[in-house]
Amino acid sequence: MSSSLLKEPREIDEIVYRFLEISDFEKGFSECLQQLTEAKFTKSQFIDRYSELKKQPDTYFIVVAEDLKKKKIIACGTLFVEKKFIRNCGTCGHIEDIVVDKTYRGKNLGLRIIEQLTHIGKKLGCYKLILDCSDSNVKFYEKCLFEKKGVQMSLYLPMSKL
Ligand SMILES: CC(=O)SCCNC(=O)CCNC(=O)[C@H](O)C(C)(C)COP(=O)(O)OP(=O)(O)OC[C@H]1O[C@@H](n2cnc3c(N)ncnc32)[C@H](O)[C@@H]1OP(=O)(O)O
Repeated sequence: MSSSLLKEPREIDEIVYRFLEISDFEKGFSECLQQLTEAKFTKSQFIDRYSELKKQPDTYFIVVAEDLKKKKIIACGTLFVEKKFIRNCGTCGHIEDIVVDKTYRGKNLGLRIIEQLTHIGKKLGCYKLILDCSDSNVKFYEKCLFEKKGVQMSLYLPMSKL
Protein backbone atom coordinates (compact mmCIF):
# COMPACT_ATOMS: atom_id res chain seq x y z
CA MET A 1 0.00 0.00 0.00
CA SER A 2 1.61 3.18 -1.14
CA SER A 3 1.24 6.32 0.95
CA SER A 4 0.92 8.21 -2.37
CA LEU A 5 -2.70 7.04 -2.26
CA LEU A 6 -3.25 9.29 0.78
CA LYS A 7 -4.49 12.87 0.70
CA GLU A 8 -2.13 15.71 1.64
CA PRO A 9 -1.52 17.08 4.17
CA ARG A 10 -1.09 13.81 6.03
CA GLU A 11 -0.02 15.51 9.25
CA ILE A 12 -2.19 18.12 10.99
CA ASP A 13 -1.56 19.45 14.53
CA GLU A 14 0.84 16.60 15.40
CA ILE A 15 -1.65 13.99 14.26
CA VAL A 16 -0.54 11.85 11.33
CA TYR A 17 -2.91 10.02 8.96
CA ARG A 18 -1.31 6.88 7.52
CA PHE A 19 -1.90 3.21 6.78
CA LEU A 20 -2.02 0.68 9.61
CA GLU A 21 1.41 -0.66 10.58
CA ILE A 22 2.36 -3.85 12.40
CA SER A 23 3.67 -1.80 15.36
CA ASP A 24 0.19 -0.30 15.88
CA PHE A 25 -0.80 -3.17 18.18
CA GLU A 26 1.47 -1.58 20.81
CA LYS A 27 0.04 1.87 20.01
CA GLY A 28 -3.50 0.92 21.08
CA PHE A 29 -5.18 -0.07 17.80
CA SER A 30 -7.35 -2.64 19.59
CA GLU A 31 -8.26 -0.15 22.37
CA CYS A 32 -9.33 2.35 19.72
CA LEU A 33 -11.53 -0.24 17.93
CA GLN A 34 -13.02 -1.31 21.27
CA GLN A 35 -14.68 2.11 21.38
CA LEU A 36 -16.72 0.99 18.36
CA THR A 37 -17.53 -2.63 19.25
CA GLU A 38 -16.07 -5.87 20.67
CA ALA A 39 -12.48 -5.83 19.39
CA LYS A 40 -10.24 -7.67 21.82
CA PHE A 41 -7.46 -9.66 20.14
CA THR A 42 -4.02 -10.91 21.07
CA LYS A 43 -0.82 -9.71 19.43
CA SER A 44 -0.52 -13.03 17.61
CA GLN A 45 -4.10 -12.72 16.26
CA PHE A 46 -3.32 -9.16 15.17
CA ILE A 47 -0.15 -10.23 13.34
CA ASP A 48 -1.94 -13.13 11.61
CA ARG A 49 -4.78 -10.92 10.39
CA TYR A 50 -2.43 -8.06 9.45
CA SER A 51 -0.31 -10.45 7.35
CA GLU A 52 -3.42 -11.90 5.70
CA LEU A 53 -4.67 -8.43 4.72
CA LYS A 54 -1.21 -7.40 3.49
CA LYS A 55 -1.44 -10.16 0.90
CA GLN A 56 -4.45 -8.37 -0.61
CA PRO A 57 -3.00 -4.87 -1.00
CA ASP A 58 -5.62 -3.79 -3.57
CA THR A 59 -8.54 -4.77 -1.37
CA TYR A 60 -8.04 -3.62 2.24
CA PHE A 61 -7.02 -0.07 3.14
CA ILE A 62 -6.95 0.64 6.87
CA VAL A 63 -6.18 4.27 7.69
CA VAL A 64 -5.26 5.26 11.24
CA ALA A 65 -4.64 8.59 12.96
CA GLU A 66 -1.73 8.61 15.39
CA ASP A 67 -1.17 11.26 18.05
CA LEU A 68 2.58 11.68 17.51
CA LYS A 69 3.21 13.11 20.97
CA LYS A 70 1.51 10.19 22.74
CA LYS A 71 2.41 7.54 20.11
CA LYS A 72 -1.21 6.45 20.31
CA ILE A 73 -3.78 5.40 17.70
CA ILE A 74 -6.70 7.78 18.19
CA ALA A 75 -8.87 7.07 15.13
CA CYS A 76 -9.20 4.55 12.33
CA GLY A 77 -11.31 3.44 9.40
CA THR A 78 -11.32 0.85 6.63
CA LEU A 79 -12.00 0.95 2.90
CA PHE A 80 -12.80 -2.49 1.50
CA VAL A 81 -12.66 -2.57 -2.31
CA GLU A 82 -15.05 -4.92 -4.09
CA LYS A 83 -14.52 -5.89 -7.73
CA LYS A 84 -17.86 -6.38 -9.46
CA PHE A 85 -19.22 -7.63 -12.78
CA ILE A 86 -21.96 -5.01 -12.86
CA ARG A 87 -21.34 -1.42 -13.91
CA ASN A 88 -18.95 -2.45 -16.63
CA CYS A 89 -16.92 -4.60 -14.22
CA GLY A 90 -16.86 -1.66 -11.82
CA THR A 91 -15.30 -1.28 -8.39
CA CYS A 92 -17.32 -0.42 -5.30
CA GLY A 93 -15.79 0.82 -2.03
CA HIS A 94 -17.19 -0.18 1.37
CA ILE A 95 -16.44 2.09 4.32
CA GLU A 96 -16.17 0.09 7.54
CA ASP A 97 -15.20 0.35 11.21
CA ILE A 98 -14.88 4.10 11.63
CA VAL A 99 -14.03 5.16 15.17
CA VAL A 100 -12.45 8.12 16.94
CA ASP A 101 -11.11 7.87 20.50
CA LYS A 102 -13.67 9.40 22.90
CA THR A 103 -11.28 12.10 24.09
CA TYR A 104 -10.60 13.30 20.51
CA ARG A 105 -14.17 13.46 19.17
CA GLY A 106 -15.57 16.69 17.74
CA LYS A 107 -12.18 17.79 16.35
CA ASN A 108 -12.75 16.68 12.72
CA LEU A 109 -10.69 13.49 13.03
CA GLY A 110 -13.62 11.36 11.87
CA LEU A 111 -14.12 13.67 8.90
CA ARG A 112 -10.42 13.45 8.01
CA ILE A 113 -10.42 9.64 8.18
CA ILE A 114 -13.41 9.60 5.80
CA GLU A 115 -11.69 12.15 3.53
CA GLN A 116 -8.65 9.86 3.33
CA LEU A 117 -10.77 6.79 2.53
CA THR A 118 -12.78 8.76 -0.05
CA HIS A 119 -9.55 9.99 -1.64
CA ILE A 120 -8.24 6.42 -1.92
CA GLY A 121 -11.59 5.28 -3.38
CA LYS A 122 -11.40 8.02 -6.02
CA LYS A 123 -7.82 7.17 -6.91
CA LEU A 124 -8.75 3.50 -7.29
CA GLY A 125 -11.64 4.40 -9.59
CA CYS A 126 -14.50 3.27 -7.34
CA TYR A 127 -17.85 4.31 -8.86
CA LYS A 128 -19.42 4.63 -5.39
CA LEU A 129 -18.64 4.32 -1.68
CA ILE A 130 -21.24 2.83 0.63
CA LEU A 131 -21.58 2.22 4.37
CA ASP A 132 -24.03 1.11 7.07
CA CYS A 133 -24.55 3.23 10.14
CA SER A 134 -26.97 3.97 12.95
CA ASP A 135 -29.48 6.85 12.77
CA SER A 136 -27.36 8.76 15.30
CA ASN A 137 -24.45 8.88 12.84
CA VAL A 138 -26.42 9.96 9.75
CA LYS A 139 -25.64 13.66 10.28
CA PHE A 140 -21.92 12.91 10.62
CA TYR A 141 -21.87 11.06 7.30
CA GLU A 142 -23.94 13.79 5.65
CA LYS A 143 -21.19 16.24 6.71
CA CYS A 144 -18.82 13.86 4.92
CA LEU A 145 -21.00 14.27 1.77
CA PHE A 146 -22.73 10.89 1.93
CA GLU A 147 -26.47 10.72 1.35
CA LYS A 148 -29.10 8.42 2.82
CA LYS A 149 -30.13 5.68 0.41
CA GLY A 150 -31.97 2.37 0.92
CA VAL A 151 -32.09 0.41 4.16
CA GLN A 152 -29.57 -1.71 6.03
CA MET A 153 -30.35 -5.39 6.62
CA SER A 154 -28.33 -7.99 8.56
CA LEU A 155 -28.33 -11.70 9.20
CA TYR A 156 -26.01 -12.66 12.03
CA LEU A 157 -24.78 -16.25 11.59
CA PRO A 158 -23.66 -18.73 14.22
CA MET A 159 -19.85 -18.65 14.31
CA SER A 160 -19.26 -22.17 13.05
CA LYS A 161 -16.22 -23.33 11.08
CA LEU A 162 -17.58 -25.46 8.25
C1 LIG B 1 -19.46 2.68 8.82
C2 LIG B 1 -19.23 2.74 10.32
O1 LIG B 1 -18.18 2.39 10.79
S1 LIG B 1 -20.48 3.38 11.35
C3 LIG B 1 -19.73 3.53 12.96
C4 LIG B 1 -19.29 4.91 13.27
N1 LIG B 1 -18.53 4.90 14.51
C5 LIG B 1 -19.08 4.99 15.74
O2 LIG B 1 -20.30 5.10 15.91
C6 LIG B 1 -18.11 4.92 16.89
C7 LIG B 1 -18.34 6.01 17.92
N2 LIG B 1 -18.32 7.33 17.33
C8 LIG B 1 -17.18 7.93 16.87
O3 LIG B 1 -16.12 7.32 16.85
C9 LIG B 1 -17.27 9.36 16.36
O4 LIG B 1 -18.26 10.04 17.09
C10 LIG B 1 -17.58 9.49 14.85
C11 LIG B 1 -16.62 8.65 14.02
C12 LIG B 1 -19.01 9.05 14.52
C13 LIG B 1 -17.45 10.96 14.47
O5 LIG B 1 -16.10 11.36 14.65
P1 LIG B 1 -15.70 12.83 15.16
O6 LIG B 1 -14.25 12.98 14.97
O7 LIG B 1 -16.24 13.05 16.51
O8 LIG B 1 -16.52 13.75 14.14
P2 LIG B 1 -15.99 15.08 13.44
O9 LIG B 1 -15.44 15.99 14.48
O10 LIG B 1 -15.09 14.74 12.31
O11 LIG B 1 -17.36 15.66 12.88
C14 LIG B 1 -17.50 16.23 11.58
C15 LIG B 1 -18.83 16.97 11.55
O12 LIG B 1 -19.90 16.06 11.83
C16 LIG B 1 -20.62 16.46 12.99
N3 LIG B 1 -20.95 15.25 13.76
C17 LIG B 1 -20.11 14.29 14.18
N4 LIG B 1 -20.80 13.31 14.82
C18 LIG B 1 -22.08 13.69 14.78
C19 LIG B 1 -23.30 13.09 15.27
N5 LIG B 1 -23.30 11.88 15.86
N6 LIG B 1 -24.46 13.76 15.06
C20 LIG B 1 -24.47 14.97 14.42
N7 LIG B 1 -23.36 15.57 13.92
C21 LIG B 1 -22.19 14.93 14.10
C22 LIG B 1 -19.69 17.37 13.75
O13 LIG B 1 -20.39 18.26 14.58
C23 LIG B 1 -18.94 18.07 12.62
O14 LIG B 1 -19.78 19.06 12.09
P3 LIG B 1 -19.24 20.59 11.85
O15 LIG B 1 -18.24 20.48 10.74
O16 LIG B 1 -20.46 21.34 11.47
O17 LIG B 1 -18.62 21.00 13.13
